[in-house]
Amino acid sequence: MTKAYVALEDGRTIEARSRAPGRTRGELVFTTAYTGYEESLTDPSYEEQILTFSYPLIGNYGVREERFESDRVHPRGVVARDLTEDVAEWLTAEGVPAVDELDTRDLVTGIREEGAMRCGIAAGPDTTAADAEAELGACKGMSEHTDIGSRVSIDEPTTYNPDGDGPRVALIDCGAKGSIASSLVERDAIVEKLPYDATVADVESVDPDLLFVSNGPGDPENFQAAAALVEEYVGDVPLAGICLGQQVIANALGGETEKMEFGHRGVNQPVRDLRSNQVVMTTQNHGYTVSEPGDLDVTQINVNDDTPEGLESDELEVITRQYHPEANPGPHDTLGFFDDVLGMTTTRTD
Ligand SMILES: NC(=O)CC[C@H](N)C(=O)O
Repeated sequence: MTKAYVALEDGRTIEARSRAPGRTRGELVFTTAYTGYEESLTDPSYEEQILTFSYPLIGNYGVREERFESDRVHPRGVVARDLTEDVAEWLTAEGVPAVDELDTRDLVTGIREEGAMRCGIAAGPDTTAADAEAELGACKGMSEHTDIGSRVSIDEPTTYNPDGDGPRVALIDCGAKGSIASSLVERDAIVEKLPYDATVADVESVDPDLLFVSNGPGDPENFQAAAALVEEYVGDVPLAGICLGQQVIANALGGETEKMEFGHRGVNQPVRDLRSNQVVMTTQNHGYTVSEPGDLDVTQINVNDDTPEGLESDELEVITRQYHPEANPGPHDTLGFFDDVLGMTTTRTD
């Protein structure tokens, strides 16, 4: 067995088994998702994080590219009780260090008590506990990654479904999961994906019927260009956002965001709609939350901790969700969000 070491901000260094070699560091978080490891590992919102799976066996149905949410693995490291050979090979090929054969229940309990923490990992031949501790020492806090958008966004604008009959959507790519564009295209929208730092001139050039801010990693305060677009277009063009998108839109419209203790990551997070009282199950992955909704109304809340899961304004034509309505991985209860946001636009006639 090749050894690995996991050094934690709480002072512990834990021994584990190396499943993909290398040294790495990041914010240690956990997901309770029991399926969907391919979707989670390719979700750009995990950039700069080390992902622990609380479910003990990860990889039992192989690795298939058609389930990927982007073209690479985004967490900087992976921790599980038992990682299959398929996943170990995939992560090795991707150069993302991974470890297993450690007590993940204890690790997750620690994160629940202490909050998401900095972590360093050293895995593979010739690595030592001191290597993991050196990685931990060099680990930055999440909000210090001020350039995180540049690492997950596209460089050049890309159009999906150019011949569609539906509304034209400017999707600001702050690290968008692939299923967001495909959920819009399935409804025949034309999707103009623009980089995270797109300017008003860039948006003008696609003349959208809807401005959509995607999910993405890190602190929403580090996405000022997207916030500036929201300020510019609010009231003129309908606005939609998912996850980081909700946070950026709230911040731009007089609201505030804050870091949560350990966040919401999983596929069975219950959300209550305050108007219908209906509870739906949702896919989630976030570590920040909207603490003040600004000009928007809170229309949905998390049943576990009452944090805002949906913000809306009929007057300003804004609909946002903190969870992932595109539902990969996870339940399809909330796919109707895409119909609702496209419904805010008038069908293009030109
Ligand atoms: N999935 C996301 O968009 C995550 C949003 C943000 N980075 C957070 O952690 O809260």
